[in-house]
Amino acid sequence: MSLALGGRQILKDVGLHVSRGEVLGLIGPNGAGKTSLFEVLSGRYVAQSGRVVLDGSDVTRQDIVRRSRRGLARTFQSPVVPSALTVGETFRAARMAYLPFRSRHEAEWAARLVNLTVPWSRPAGSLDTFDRRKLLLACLLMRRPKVLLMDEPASGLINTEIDELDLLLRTLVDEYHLAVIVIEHRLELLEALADRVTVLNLGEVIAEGTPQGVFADPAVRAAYFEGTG
Ligand SMILES: Nc1ncnc2c1ncn2[C@@H]1O[C@H](COP(=O)(O)OP(=O)(O)OP(=O)(O)O)[C@@H](O)[C@H]1O
Repeated sequence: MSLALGGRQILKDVGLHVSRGEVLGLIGPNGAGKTSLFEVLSGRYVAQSGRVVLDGSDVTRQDIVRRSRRGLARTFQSPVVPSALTVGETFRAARMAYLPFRSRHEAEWAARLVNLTVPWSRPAGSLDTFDRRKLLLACLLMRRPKVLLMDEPASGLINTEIDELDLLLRTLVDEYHLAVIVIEHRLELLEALADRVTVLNLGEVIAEGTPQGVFADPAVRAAYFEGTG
């Protein structure tokens, strides 16, 4: 797919796929186009060319809500929670956000899955970064998505939290057979987590393969360490 914004070419013939039961790491230096690619996949930006296929169906012309209903979920780098609501009220709002409504039981299941242990009476705005991420992720998981797009889920977390996050993502992939794409700009964080890695630089795919193979690639090292691409 290709994407132009404000007269600038942001993505050039970028192609990628992820299968159920697989974590695809999406890496690249600042401004490479990673977040823009998520916007195209989730339906906020419309690409000038190319198609988005979800679980065998062409969703290129479908909006964000229809893609969500078909099983696409997306998290943002900044975990913005509704600060006027408690954790329980946030879950309730997510359960009722669109049809089919979800039960309280499903919200409790999702909270357990992400190991969100805070009292539901706590204001969502009082949670730390990791608990906010868990809350938002649980709100998505209660709808049983097939594909999960995560924009820098490890940013702002300490090492033990990153280990817990990795375990959770592997559980979602290995036991619940989600397809997960994770944006991360620190190469080393994807080594343990990702099955495959795609590297973007200046809007183009410059490498793809196993984490080890990609990290050894001279073009990737040049893009990262010399900033030349
Ligand atoms: N709405 C927009 N209009 C014009 N240009 C945009 C828009 N959104 C993003 N860009 C530009 O597109 C390029 C890619 O940005 P994007 O945020 O997708 O990169 P990224 O790889 O996610 O970077 P980072 O790691 O810094 O988040 C940047 O040069 C950015 O300035």
